[in-house]
Amino acid sequence: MDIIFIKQLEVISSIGVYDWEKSVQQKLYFDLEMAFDNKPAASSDDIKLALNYFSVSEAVTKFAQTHQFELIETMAESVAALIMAEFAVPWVKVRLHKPGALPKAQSLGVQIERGVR
Ligand SMILES: Nc1nc2c(c(=O)[nH]1)N=C([C@H](O)[C@@H](O)CO)CN2
Repeated sequence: MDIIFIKQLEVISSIGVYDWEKSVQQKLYFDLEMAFDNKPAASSDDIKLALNYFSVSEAVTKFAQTHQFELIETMAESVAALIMAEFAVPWVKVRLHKPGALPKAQSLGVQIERGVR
């Protein structure tokens, strides 16, 4: 399988465990890796046969902007499920950064892999 990746997709979302976080918007960054067979798209030069990274980024952005979770684990899991269901992706790696969460750390986050590569 080939890989389509999207790095550092910035999304503003309402996410967090603490009360003060429920009424603010915080920055998240998604790194996404998606298994996909690129050969049909490459041999035909046809976007309809490709995993359209623009459509994926739009779907992830819209989802994260319109859903509120406490844990970044829940957001990562939900985004992985969304990508696999909507884009026929058999395997996905989601690395989710919440850069503002720890003032003394540059960033932190979770990384999950779902599906079969
Ligand atoms: N494993 C996790 N730990 C923590 C999370 C989380 O989502 N997963 N979230 C918080 C708070 O929301 C924090 O980000 C506020 O700065 C704490 N620990």
